[in-house]
Amino acid sequence: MPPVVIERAAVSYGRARVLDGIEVSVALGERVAVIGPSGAGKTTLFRLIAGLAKPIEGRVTTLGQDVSQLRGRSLARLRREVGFLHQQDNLIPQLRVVHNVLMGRLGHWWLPRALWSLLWPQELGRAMAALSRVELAERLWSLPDELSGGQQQRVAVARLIVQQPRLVLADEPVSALDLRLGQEIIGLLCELAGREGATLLVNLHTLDLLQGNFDRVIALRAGEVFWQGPPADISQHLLRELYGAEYRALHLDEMALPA
Ligand SMILES: Nc1ncnc2c1ncn2[C@@H]1O[C@H](COP(=O)(O)OP(=O)(O)OP(=O)(O)O)[C@@H](O)[C@H]1O
Repeated sequence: MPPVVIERAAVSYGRARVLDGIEVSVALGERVAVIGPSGAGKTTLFRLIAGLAKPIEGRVTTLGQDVSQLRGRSLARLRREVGFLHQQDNLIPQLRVVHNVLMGRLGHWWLPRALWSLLWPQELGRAMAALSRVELAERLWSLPDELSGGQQQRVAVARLIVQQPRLVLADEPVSALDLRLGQEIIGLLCELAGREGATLLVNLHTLDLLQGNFDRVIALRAGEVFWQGPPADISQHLLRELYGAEYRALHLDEMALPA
């Protein structure tokens, strides 16, 4: 079964319907970017897939589990198998890099081991290997505040590496970074997904990062799937229709795309 199957799902906050009639299926190992104007429902879609928002209509199946039915143990299992990356505040400021990385192991450990690890880091070799992959091995004992924004995101990717999730949901992971650092983080996420066979969904505002990184793009507008297809099929016409008033403000007309 595909890791994410959404069948005619709707979500509302109070009386406002923010997602409606969503039909999406994501294949194992697929790398998908979700795009669309502000307020289109991209973050809500991620919350739906993670079981943090419940559908009022339709069905959402994540890693084989109906998210509406998740309770207790099944919810804990899903949390362990889904890795999250946010725009910022991914790290706990009081904890050194090594402990932040090892937070990714918490779902795999019993509580005593997790507590002991705060004094005497468990599976240090695993943390070191993950930090080496993001080229931060020498920052094992730094505090998050001592790192740049891009380095902090790389530590958060190292935490995902040790977590070994089957599904990664990255919600605007590079919105606070410049294009070069953004490409670095997206490249690391794609590499992580490729190596571990994980499925990757990224909510992306920086459309320059679509080409070469993603298999498919899902475009949301006003709570509905407006378009989906490979990055190579995106045209200026599509972006103008999708983003409406935001099209010029986001300088999308400057992107080198077919008309
Ligand atoms: N907790 C909430 N309570 C009420 N309305 C909400 C809540 N969260 C989001 N919304 C509304 O739902 C709609 C979709 O929001 P969402 O954050 O999913 O959009 P988005 O596409 O991720 O936007 P952005 O790109 O600006 O982050 C918006 O109109 C938003 O105002």
